[in-house]
Order: sequence, then structure tokens, then C-alpha cells
Amino acid sequence: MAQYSRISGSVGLITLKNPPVNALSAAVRQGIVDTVEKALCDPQVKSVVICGQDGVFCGGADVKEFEKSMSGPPLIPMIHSIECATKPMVAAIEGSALGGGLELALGCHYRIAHSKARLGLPEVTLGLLPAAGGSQRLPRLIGVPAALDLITTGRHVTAAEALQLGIVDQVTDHKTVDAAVKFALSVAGKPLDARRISTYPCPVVTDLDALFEDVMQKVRQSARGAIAPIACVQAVRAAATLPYTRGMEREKELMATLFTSGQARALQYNFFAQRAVGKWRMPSGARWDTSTPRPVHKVAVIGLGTMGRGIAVALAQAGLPVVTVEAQEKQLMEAKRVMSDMLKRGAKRRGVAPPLDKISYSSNIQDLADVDLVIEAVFEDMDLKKKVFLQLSAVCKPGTLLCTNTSGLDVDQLASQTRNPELVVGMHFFAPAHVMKLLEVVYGPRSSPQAVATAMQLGKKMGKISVAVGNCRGFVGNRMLKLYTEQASFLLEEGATPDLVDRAIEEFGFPMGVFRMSDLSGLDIGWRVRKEMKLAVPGQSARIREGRRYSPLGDLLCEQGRFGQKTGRGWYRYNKPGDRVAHSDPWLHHFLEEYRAQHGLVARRIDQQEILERCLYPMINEGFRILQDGIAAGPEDIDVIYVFGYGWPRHCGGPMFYASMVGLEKVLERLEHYYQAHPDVPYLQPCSLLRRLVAIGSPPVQKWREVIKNLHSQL
Ligand SMILES: CC/C=C\C/C=C/C(=O)SCCNC(=O)CCNC(=O)[C@H](O)C(C)(C)COP(=O)(O)OP(=O)(O)OC[C@H]1O[C@@H](n2cnc3c(N)ncnc32)[C@H](O)[C@@H]1OP(=O)(O)O
Repeated sequence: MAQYSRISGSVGLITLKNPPVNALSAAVRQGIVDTVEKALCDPQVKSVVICGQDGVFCGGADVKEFEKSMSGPPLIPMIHSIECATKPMVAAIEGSALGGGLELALGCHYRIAHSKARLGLPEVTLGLLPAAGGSQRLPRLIGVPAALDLITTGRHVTAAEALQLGIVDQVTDHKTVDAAVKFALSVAGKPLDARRISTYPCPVVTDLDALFEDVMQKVRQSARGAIAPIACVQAVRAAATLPYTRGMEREKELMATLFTSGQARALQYNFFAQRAVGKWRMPSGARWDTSTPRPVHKVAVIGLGTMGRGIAVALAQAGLPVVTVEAQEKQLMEAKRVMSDMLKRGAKRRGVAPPLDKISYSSNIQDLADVDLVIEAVFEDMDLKKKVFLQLSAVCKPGTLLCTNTSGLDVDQLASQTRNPELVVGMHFFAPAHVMKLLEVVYGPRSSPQAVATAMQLGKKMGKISVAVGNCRGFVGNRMLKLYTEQASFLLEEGATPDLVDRAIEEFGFPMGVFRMSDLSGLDIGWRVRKEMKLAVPGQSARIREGRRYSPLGDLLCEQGRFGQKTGRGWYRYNKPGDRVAHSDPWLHHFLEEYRAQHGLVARRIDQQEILERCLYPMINEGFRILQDGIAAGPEDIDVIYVFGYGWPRHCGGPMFYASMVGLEKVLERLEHYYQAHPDVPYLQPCSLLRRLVAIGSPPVQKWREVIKNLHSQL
């Protein structure tokens, strides 16, 4: 797992070998210990280079080993012995040096990086801190403010930034190992005392207390309940205030708390879940590794409202030529102006030229004759979308993939308008589409595996985390969300206020409570859908519709023109239309009181626990139904959708992981309780998959796929 050789006469070369990212497994650590000893004992060797095979230095500690009991040599003494070595040790960094990988490099006396390499200490994103000396060495090397930034955010830096910060000593465009060997030859025999980072004093910071207070406040705000970023600040504070050995003790202490925490488990689960969703499979058995995507050289977006604009910008930013079509001339001109600004702003942030020439603008659908893939993003209206698909099917060349950005309409109905329904899939982006990471790729019963593979690959090219899901109303995300928002309205009827509900949700870790979110996206959108479904009828305030409980509160607000932020009034009050700061609204409280009086409802005190259970458990129950129906292949798919599309706090893993942490038995018991209290809300009835999982002893979330597979094979 680490190979030793001698090159250029006097340089010992240690190569880490553990594909694909040379993670520091027990075997790799043992290999490093053995080969370092060999190099130091070899009298011919005057200096040593450590590199990784296949163009990757090291992706850090082996996260898969975290669940097992510790075996092999521990990281800290291994890195310490490298730093103490009496021969110069040079890290040759290609690809990635992350986490324990960078900590290993910081133990070396010199670091040479390839210009395309990325470096970082992303442990915080896994619920940990850089506990192999990283939290103590990095501040000593680059100063406290820069180390705090890297360690608390986990962001990766380019080789150029690493050079500027002083993390690496040299950057090369050529073969990194050759450059490192040349460098190692040049430093052989030179004194090493000034190269051991652990011996450096931490650079002095004026007003240390003020700096840490400020950083801690910012971190607490953005962490939304996550504990690792706070421990990271505490560890860096130890580096700034304590001698190295005492700082290391503090690092160890803080890590001990994090390592066994539920948050670390959730974040590590989420890391693997993100990778698992790329390995999609359809109920037909078609899979990611047996389906070949079609080549996509040119793309079209039809409809330039907010979503269409964001999608086109994201495509152009991914380097794809995009033809955009918008039938209304005025909207087309406005979109062109706004999109050019978006491209310019994005390019400025990334330090590149704006890809303005990648987008062409047209009002004529005939201009889509030669594109390979179209994303329809017109108004959310089935009849309009059907017309567009009929036209697209006639205009586009044979083989063009036709995708819809609908957020929940039936993809199969749209496919039925076309000559080739197998080439129709949903590509459900989230607003703002050039920013949000999530893409739901929706396959209908007739979508071909090749069409799914193509949409998934395009999503990847656009930098999205794409999840393949089946076709049903609302797909995965919005199907679950509907119950969440509905329960929140029921809570208002029963005595809560928007502030109370939102506070509970935000304290749980969502960036925005359900009512604040509703005000931001606009109450009128759901109202229009409910009116189309004949559920919302202006002037009506009945609380039972289609045989089940219904809350007309949102409809009643819309009837008053309260659409949310855009009208300056919604669940909250805003200083002016378009303003973003929500103020509690006495009018709304009075309106709720009158509403309750009109319906004979007596307000009761509702606590935070009930708010969370009522809002989150029905969603989780629906998640189980989605798994049972085969709409999502596994709990990871649902969790990734919720973390990246709906703001579910990542340190809680996602709704399905959260359920397993809370305990399936408890979720089942609470759902039974609420269903008994509200028998007119059918979806509160616990789903049979949940019952089954509890009956077989609540296996860990990683085992649910097997249970679901057995369930499906029995049907
Ligand atoms: C006492 C001291 C204790 C702790 C101190 C140290 C702690 C740590 O080091 S924690 C680990 C910190 N490292 C990271 O967070 C890096 C994680 N990896 C990545 O960011 C990326 O994988 C990459 C940038 C290194 C490569 O990206 P890419 O080329 O896109 O590949 P994938 O992400 O798809 O990964 C491929 C494959 O490798 C698995 N993998 C990646 N990193 C690790 C790892 N550190 N441990 C175990 N496995 C890892 C990943 O899951 C993929 O596996 P599959 O192909 O099976 O899906």
C-alpha cells in the first residue's frame, strides 16, 4: 500500500497506493511507516519524496474505516516521525491533498504542488476537525485568520492560492514527482530545524480575543446547529494560545467529542450518499454502468422566465452552446439583459471571461432544429407544456432528447405528445437554477435508460448533484414538501403562529422556516395549482375537502392579494414589496383569531417538539411510501434531494437518515399518535414499509435497500 524505490541515486521515493484516492487506510499507514524507516536507514538516500499513484496525492483518512475499530499505526505519531526525520522529506502533490493527506504533507519539510492540484482540510464537512495535527500546524504556517477560514469552511484551495498562502513552496506545470525529486536533490544535507512546522510560534494576532469572538459569532450563525465548525474554531484558538504539545492535547479532546457524534455519522453518511446517487438504477433494472449517454453538443432552453434564465446560464457556464427561445419579444429582451448580467457577475466571481457568446436568443421555435437536447421551462401549465412538446417533436431532429423542467406535472403525459416518448425525461432544477446544486432527473414509464443517462451526465457537466427518480405528482421533493407545508397550516389553525413554527424549524437547522420560505417563493404559485385542481374555490373556507382535512388559510391570504415578499404581505409583513426582511404581522394574528372563531377552533399551546414532529414525521412517512412505490431507489436519494434542494440540515443527514437516528419505533409511535388525533389526515397513517422495518428490528439505513428489494420481489 506504499511502495519504496530509490531514484536519481540518492532520493528515496515513497508512493502511496490505494486507488482511487490513496486514502490513508491502515495498510497505507503501515506502508508509510515501513517505507519511511527504510528510506531513513538507507545510507545512499539523502532526501525523500512522498507522492501518490495515479495523479492523486491523498484524499485523507479512509472514511470507511471510521466505523470500524482502529487498527494499524495511528496518523499522529506517523506524521510526527516524518517531521522529526533527519533527511529532508518532500511532498509531491498532484490531484488532491485533502484532510489527513494535507496533514501528512504538512508533516513534510517541503511541499511541491502541480498547478492543477487542490488542497484543503475538509474534515469539518464530515463533522470532524483536522485532528492529525492540521489544526495546530496550519495556523503556525499561514497565520490564524487564513487557517480559520480554511479549517472552518473546509474549502479546497488551488495550488496558486496555496502558494500565495504559504502552504506550498513551489508550483509546477510539469511532472510533479520530477520537480519534487529535483527539489529534494537541491535540499539534501541542508539543516531542517527551520522546516518543522510544529516548532514554529503561531504568528501574533493583534486583539486575539476580538478576532475569535467575531469568528465564533459568524460560525455559530452559519453552522445552524452543527458542532464541528465550533470545535474547529476552538482547536485553532488552542494553536494560537498554547504550546504545540498542549494544543495537540486540545485537538485530541475536541476530536474525541466529534468523532462519535451523531452529526459526524450523518455527515459521513451524506458524503457517501452523494456518491451513491450517481450510481442510479431504474426499476426495469437499467443502471448507470450499463447505459450509455447520447452525445450532447448543443442545448436549447425554451421559456425564459426565472427558471429558464437560470438553466441557460448554468449551461453556458458549463461551456455548452445554448439556443434560448422565448415567444414574447419583451420578455426575450429583458431576459437577454438579465442573463448577460448574471453571466458577467458569475465570471467576475470565478475570475474568468463571461461566456456571453455561448447563448443565442430567438423568438422562433424553428431555431431548435439542430440541437441535441431541449429543456422546456415554460409556465407550469399542462396544456401549454403539451403544446410545446407537440411542436418540439415536429421541429427537432430525430434523436433529440426532450426534457421538461416541470416541478411536479406528469412527465408521461408530455411524452405522449411526442413521436419518441422514450426520449422524454424530466430535468427538475431548483431556483435559482445557476446556483442550486440539486437536479431531479425524472423518468417516466417510457423513458429509455439512454435518455436518463444523458440527463444525468448533463447534470454532472453542469456541476449538479443529480438524482434519478420515478414519475409521480411532485416527484420526490415536492411530493414530500406538500405534507410539510400542509401540516404547518394545520398548526396555525390549532393555535400556532408563523413565527412560532418558523423558529422551531430554523432551530432544527433549516435556513428558513416554512412560512418565510412560502413568502419568498410566492403563495400564488400553490394557489393557482390548487385552483386548477378545483381544491381552492374563491370565497370558500370549508375545512374538509375531498373527504379529508384541508386548510384554506393560504387561499384566503391570496384572495386578499397577500402573495408574500413580492406584494409586501404574506404570512409576514414587509416594509415594501420585494423587501426580504419579514416582520411579524398583527393583522395576520388577528386574522387567525377570527378564522379560528369562525370555525369554532380553540387555540391551544403548541410546543417545539410537536411542531417538529407534525412537520417532519409526515414527510418522513411519505419518504417511506416513495421508497415502497419504487419512486426513489434508496433512502440516500431522498436524503440527497432534501439536503441539496430543500435546505435540510446536512448534519442531520436527510429525512430518512434522521428517522433512523431518532429511532424508527419512535417515528412509528408518534405517527400512530397523530393519526389517531387527526383521522381526517390519511397520510399520517404509518406506511407499511416503516412498519415492516420496525418489525424486523429497525435495521440501519444502509440496509434498507435490501428490505425494499425483498418487499418488491414479493409483490
Ligand atoms: C486521528 C486523526 C483522524 C482524522 C484526521 C483526518 C481526517 C480526514 O482526513 S477525513 C477525510 C478528509 N478528506 C476528504 O474529505 C476528501 C473526500 N474526498 C473527496 O473530496 C473526493 O473524493 C476527491 C476530491 C478526493 C476525489 O473526487 P473525485 O475524483 O470526484 O472522486 P469521488 O469523490 O467520486 O471519489 C471516488 C471514490 O473514492 C471514495 N473516497 C473519496 N475520498 C475518500 C476517503 N477519504 N475515504 C474513503 N473513500 C473515499 C469515494 O467514496 C468514491 O468511492 P466509490 O467509487 O465507491 O463511490
